Amino acid sequence: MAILLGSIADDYTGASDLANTLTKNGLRTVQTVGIPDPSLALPDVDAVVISLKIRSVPASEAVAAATSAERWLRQRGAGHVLYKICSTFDSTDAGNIGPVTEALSDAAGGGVVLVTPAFPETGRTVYFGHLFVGGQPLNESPLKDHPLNPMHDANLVRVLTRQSRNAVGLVDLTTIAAGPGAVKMRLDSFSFRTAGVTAVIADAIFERDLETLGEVALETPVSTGASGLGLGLARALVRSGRISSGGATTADAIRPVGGLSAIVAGSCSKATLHQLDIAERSMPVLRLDPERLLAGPHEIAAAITWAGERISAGPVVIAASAAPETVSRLQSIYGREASGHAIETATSIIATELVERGVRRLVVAGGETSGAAVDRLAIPAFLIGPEIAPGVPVLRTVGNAQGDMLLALKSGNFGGEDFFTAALAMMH
Ligand SMILES: Nc1ncnc2c1ncn2[C@@H]1O[C@H](COP(=O)(O)OP(=O)(O)O)[C@@H](O)[C@H]1O
Ligand SMILES: O=C(O)[C@@H](O)C(=O)COP(=O)(O)O
Repeated sequence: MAILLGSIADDYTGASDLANTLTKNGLRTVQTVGIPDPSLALPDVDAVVISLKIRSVPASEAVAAATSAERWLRQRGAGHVLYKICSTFDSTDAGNIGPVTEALSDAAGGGVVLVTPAFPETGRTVYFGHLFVGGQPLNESPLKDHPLNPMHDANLVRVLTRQSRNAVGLVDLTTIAAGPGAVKMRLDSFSFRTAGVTAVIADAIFERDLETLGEVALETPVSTGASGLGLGLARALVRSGRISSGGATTADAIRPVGGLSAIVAGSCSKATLHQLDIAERSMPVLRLDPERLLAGPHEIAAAITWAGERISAGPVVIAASAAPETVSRLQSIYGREASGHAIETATSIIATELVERGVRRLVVAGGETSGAAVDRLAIPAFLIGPEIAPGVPVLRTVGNAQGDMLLALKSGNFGGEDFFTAALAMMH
């Protein structure tokens, strides 16, 4: 299998978001969980998205995982590798967007790397290096309260400089509006040897900006960005005539799997909290007590019993999610990472127990939450089905020990208020 576009995603929801965008824009795409085992039979595809769970791990660990994934992709023919990061640039000053970008550039022989989290379809735009979420600067958006990666600075040149060894450049919108030639000239002016720049933040407001960036990026070995840059790269590949298939199809991925259905949520994002309130009107929702979850296994056992009493009658929702004040209180007692990790472990055990009791259609809300659940379920890869909401497709497992399952891995901030019912309505 020779692939045209390789991607390394820093979390699993982000990977399915990107795989959805690549599929919608004409690339046959598979999402793998980690570097696939050689025994796993993958379909013939144009693009592979390797999901890693490295968004919130120490940068050196992220670099090691991402560079191994890059080698795997290059060995299978990938001429370009996109490091898929969050459209809200989720990371801390010790985060890995800078280190991984620089390491991937080094692995490809050096050179500048375009970086943009813009994803206009979900309201993420970048203007003179400043990231906006809807109409709000990043630091005023709900991302200021993220449990693991609270974002307090909308100026991405500054954010990325704090994480990087080399200097960080900017290609602003006026240059991008002048077309690919102007962007290339600007990148040449940042040539590493003269200016000491590796990563270059690129503005983008409309999809046409991302088409320009995709065309330029495709001629380089590495880029870093969210689904918007994926869109630009996919469209550039299709325009180049290098996609020989008749395009991507999602029909195969949604053949019915039967079984029971459930929703597990660990995202504390504003959108998820509202979606849970709406779900309460139509299905049983269990709100876990985070302190009891941290105290021992009883809360998990109680949740499984609760679900067992209801699930044969229809889908159930189990959520650890809580509002920012509650999250802060828990973190002040147990620490940010320890409480996040313990709750992810708990929700992943609950997801696995539900699958053992017959759940075959599973929605998971939250990036880290999804990563922990998919890892515990040991699912090796996914085919990409139709889109439920921008950035969230239906996924069908490939090579799964429990048989075929349908999943939806929802990024915290994605989806309309009826996301959970909309997702289950597409999964049979
Ligand atoms: N009640 C809670 N208190 C503190 N942390 C929580 C709570 N519920 C969930 N978490 C943690 O918050 C983090 C949410 O991150 P994630 O799953 O990536 O969601 P999102 O997609 O919204 O970013 C996870 O580490 C999760 O375990
Ligand atoms: O780019 C995005 O916004 C998403 O694909 C994504 O990565 C979101 O992360 P989580 O909210 O942590 O799932």
